[in-house]
Amino acid sequence: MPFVAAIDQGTTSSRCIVFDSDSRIVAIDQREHRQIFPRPGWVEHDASEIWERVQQVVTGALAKAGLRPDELSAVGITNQRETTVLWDRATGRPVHNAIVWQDTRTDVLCAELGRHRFQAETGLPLASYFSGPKIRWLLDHVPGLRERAERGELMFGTMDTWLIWNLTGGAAHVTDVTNAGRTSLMNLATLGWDPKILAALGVPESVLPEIRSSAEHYGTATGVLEGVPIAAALGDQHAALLGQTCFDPGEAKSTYGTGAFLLLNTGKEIVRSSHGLLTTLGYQFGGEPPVYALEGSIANTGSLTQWLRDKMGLIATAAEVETLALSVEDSGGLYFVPAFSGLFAPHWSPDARGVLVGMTGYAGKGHLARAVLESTAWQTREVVDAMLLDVAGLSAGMPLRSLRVDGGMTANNLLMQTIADVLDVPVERPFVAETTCLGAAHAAGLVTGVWPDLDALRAEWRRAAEWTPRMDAATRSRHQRKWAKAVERAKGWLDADDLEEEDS
Ligand SMILES: Nc1ncnc2c1ncn2[C@@H]1O[C@H](COP(=O)(O)OP(=O)(O)O)[C@@H](O)[C@H]1O
Ligand SMILES: O=P(O)(O)OC[C@H](O)CO
Repeated sequence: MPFVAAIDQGTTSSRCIVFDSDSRIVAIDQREHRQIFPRPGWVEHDASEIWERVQQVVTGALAKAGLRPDELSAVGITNQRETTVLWDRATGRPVHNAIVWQDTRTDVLCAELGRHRFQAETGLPLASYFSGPKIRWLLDHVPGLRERAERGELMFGTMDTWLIWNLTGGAAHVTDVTNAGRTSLMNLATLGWDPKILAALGVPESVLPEIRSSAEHYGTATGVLEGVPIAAALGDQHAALLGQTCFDPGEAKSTYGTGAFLLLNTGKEIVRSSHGLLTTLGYQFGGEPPVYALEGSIANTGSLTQWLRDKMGLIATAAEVETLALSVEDSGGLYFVPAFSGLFAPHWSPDARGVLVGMTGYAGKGHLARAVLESTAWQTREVVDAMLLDVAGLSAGMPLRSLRVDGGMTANNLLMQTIADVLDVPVERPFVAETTCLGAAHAAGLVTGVWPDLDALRAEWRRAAEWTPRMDAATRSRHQRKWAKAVERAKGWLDADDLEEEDS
């Protein structure tokens, strides 16, 4: 029986899953890496540590599966997107910590360049979230880097590129369209680096990888995966779209990990959002035309559970957030807007910061836990509302008769019920909740012939759990009004001098 491995290099951890040809999980191994917070608003990772963890989880998963690398048909890579690594071409060593997607240090730069300047080309507002401004920051602020880049000594990559380069022993410097589309440097229509944007941002083309499709042969692995074809690369949200088998226009999924990301397949059409969503690549298989998507990105969801655990000390494990929230009946009038990295979709307010409102002496830690979980549901609602407005009248049609969900937070029943209540549609979780890895494995397995076509994959999607709405309309609109008021209180918190301090 052929096996396929997927490596998911996420924001908080890396995992490797081995699937069999019936898409069943044979083995899984996972390891966390450090979150480095050098200043308020800054978030970094050590790319060498991540490469170590990836090798460990690959070795771990193969050992648990009792398989040798030569028994794998292929490996697919999926990854946290936008996080930016620069490394030395000769030594292969990173020249700085990776700047993580949540990091806000480039806000001032983006405002100076103009937030909507390249939106027509890239489908994205210019925001600190994306890789291009992060590259520019590194070249401007780390002594000697710009000169080294101009001399062709440096390489840039998001995590897909960094891993493929390391897995191939430095043979392949490539990325795929879904990852390249998140740099703010790629033109959505041509699928190539846009020279005008490179010039405006001051990014030399010599540092950039070659842009390829999401499913093709990029190279053969050495080391821990000796001899295995690397046959897929996708940003994690795009892989989850595949793993949830959202192959048709109008199909949507939402993934709840560190952040939450709702993607709607819009088919071959590039749909421009007028309501604060991103236009992004869904995926591209080999030489076929690309499939596009609309995305609602929410910066902080699961990260809040970690914050309650690691910074506030209110819980000892992630699962305990649900127990704590269930110790009370409701949030006691509390609303928590987690604008830790400003607010992403649909607001794109870099000057917002987190607020907790509605405090009285009655409020306790159970109420806080509940308000924190509810913030994920309300942020989802905002994104869904924006999406409905964007697609009204389009062939993609009405996106939401139900919402397919996945990611670490879907273990939380209270949260899933709250999302169903707040959206007023059923929420469905598939049998294989590891849809990100599944999507990457499927894309790789399509290339090497483990699965014949998309219909074979679609037939394998099975619902494991469903939550149906239970909240009455009046209660929902009362909470929605309060949530909207709370969001307004989070916006505009930072002043110009605060932003400049973060940038320097
Ligand atoms: N039961 C739970 N309730 C709420 N949050 C959870 C729960 N279990 C895990 N999480 C959160 O989900 C995230 C992990 O999900 P995962 O999909 O692995 O994320 P990522 O791919 O972003 O690293 C962490 O931020 C963790 O705090
Ligand atoms: O690692 P995740 O699952 O939090 O996903 C991160 C996103 O890709 C950021 O855009």
